[in-house]
Amino acid sequence: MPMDKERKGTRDTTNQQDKKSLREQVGALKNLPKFFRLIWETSPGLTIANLLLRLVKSALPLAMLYVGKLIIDEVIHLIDVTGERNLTYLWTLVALELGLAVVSDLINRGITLVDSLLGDLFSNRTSVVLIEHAAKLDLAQFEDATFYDKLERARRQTVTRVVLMSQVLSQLQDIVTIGFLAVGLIAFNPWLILILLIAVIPSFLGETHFNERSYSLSRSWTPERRELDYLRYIGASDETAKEIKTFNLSGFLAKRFKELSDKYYLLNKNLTIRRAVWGSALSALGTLAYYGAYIFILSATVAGTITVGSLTFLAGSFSNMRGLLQGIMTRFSQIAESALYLQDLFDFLELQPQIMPPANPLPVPRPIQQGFTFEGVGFKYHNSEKWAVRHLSFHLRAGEKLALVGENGAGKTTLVKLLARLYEPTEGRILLDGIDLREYDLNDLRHQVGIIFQDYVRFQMTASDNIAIGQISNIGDKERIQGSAQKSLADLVIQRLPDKYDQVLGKRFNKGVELSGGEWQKVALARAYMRDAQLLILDEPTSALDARAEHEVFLRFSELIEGRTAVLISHRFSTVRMADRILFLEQGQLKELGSHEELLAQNGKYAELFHLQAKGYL
Ligand SMILES: Nc1ncnc2c1ncn2[C@@H]1O[C@H](COP(=O)(O)OP(=O)(O)OP(=O)(O)O)[C@@H](O)[C@H]1O
Repeated sequence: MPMDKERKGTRDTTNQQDKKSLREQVGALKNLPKFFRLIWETSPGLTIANLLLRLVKSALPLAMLYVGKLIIDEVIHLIDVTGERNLTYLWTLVALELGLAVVSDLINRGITLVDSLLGDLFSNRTSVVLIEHAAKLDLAQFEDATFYDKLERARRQTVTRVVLMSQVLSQLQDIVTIGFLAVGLIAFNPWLILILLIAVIPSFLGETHFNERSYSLSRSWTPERRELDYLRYIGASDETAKEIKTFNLSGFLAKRFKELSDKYYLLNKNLTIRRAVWGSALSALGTLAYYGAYIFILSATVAGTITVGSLTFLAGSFSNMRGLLQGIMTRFSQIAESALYLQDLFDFLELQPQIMPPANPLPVPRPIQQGFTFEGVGFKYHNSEKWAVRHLSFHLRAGEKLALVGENGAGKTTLVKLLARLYEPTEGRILLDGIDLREYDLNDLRHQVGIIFQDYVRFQMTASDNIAIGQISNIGDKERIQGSAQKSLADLVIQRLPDKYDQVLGKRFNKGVELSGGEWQKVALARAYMRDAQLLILDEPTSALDARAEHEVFLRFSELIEGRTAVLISHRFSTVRMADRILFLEQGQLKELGSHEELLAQNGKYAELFHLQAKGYL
């Protein structure tokens, strides 16, 4: 099956990359300072509170063990006392131990609270950073599958990396606790520490190995995971439900999902089982070492070298330290693994757009004097060898209404995307008033060019928001929004909705009302009127409108944008002929250019298609 081959191919290459990057994985720990900077920027106050609480907490186990030792020694001392016993010291110690236990409990709760508050804020903040960064990138980057993989991995980080924060902080806390406990153990016998390390290290190495394997697996499966997410989405979504039902696709989708997810499950299962088996064997070693040390301490107590209180203190310290060390080692490899994933987030954040504003950007002329000139413009999509458009040379005069005509795939949408500088020409250049488009301020240019695409987005928001999207800074300007809706005929549609302009559109949310295709189009068209753009581009904006509505929309459009430049893409010749000039594209090349009458007189391709449509054949 070609698709399977392709999928396998992708995974093999990714696997090789993963093996190559083993050293990178250790190096990934260098991401932690950057990560902590992000946390710090999220909330300095909560970060400090978190660190302080953890610092206090790390001293508590030693203090509690030590007070415990004093209590036992005092009890043994009191047993030996004959005559009247003074219990004040004992009760003071018990009260102290109780106080420490209460404080420890409170601090634990405090840490959990601060962790979860900070975690929520962090996750919100990284989501915002991600949205903002994605907005800076080029359209072409979004059309690239490897970019999507990066984005998908980065997106996962915003939620899951919250755990990393508590892990690293707990790690620091445990290291300090161990430091405290180690002082006690070393004072008794430094060899105990060595036994401890020998017991824990094999388990640590095991963990590291398996973490690296599971990271490689999960990374190499990113494309498949994306496919799984996609299948899950199309299998159960409001947008696809009707086709899934009529074509009876659920079985097909479920089978495809199951096949792919089963493969991943099996690979993952093998790894998980091996990890569990090795993990148990290696931690049994730790238990052995613990009992070895325990016997050593017991013998010293029996021999009278240390008191019974010291016995409990040391045994407690040892057992605590073993738990902590094991925790630290396991967590260390988890942290290293998380830091690897973090690399994906930072990689994504480091992606730079290729379309950059120049060092000294020019403002777009107001008004545009001469218009736009294409000089031998050609464009290839990055993932394609084929020229989508080529050898385009023409002048779009200021104030002119130009219609683009051509068969499907002729390059009309590509041409307007180049005009709006969503893509950079692969060859040739586009001039605005005689100066290369690249010299202009990108934001200003985007501001002065309003495009309504054929695949415009149906935002599941209120009617008012859906229109304001054309000029989001005017979201509060009700008059402007309603004025735009009147111009595009959307007002009539909106007036019939229960909540009028506050009506949520679409079915995704409660109380949302779905519109028909043509009604949606009128709403989207209103976005064009929200802007004071000097160049308006409408890419098949009326394909879903009925004939009368389309005619009216265009008559209005010509009147309402009088004096501004416009480019219209349409397959309906009744609309096209209203333009000042018509540019006929064929397979990415300019074939004919002139007014409707001129092109008819030429009796070329345009004339042929026009007559066909007039006869009702197209
Ligand atoms: N994102 C893309 N990546 C790769 N190739 C693309 C992409 N978008 C379009 N193409 C290719 O570029 C060519 C021109 O496409 P374009 O969308 O500009 O045509 P169009 O004239 O607008 O077509 P239609 O009338 O169907 O909307 C087509 O051959 C298409 O396959």
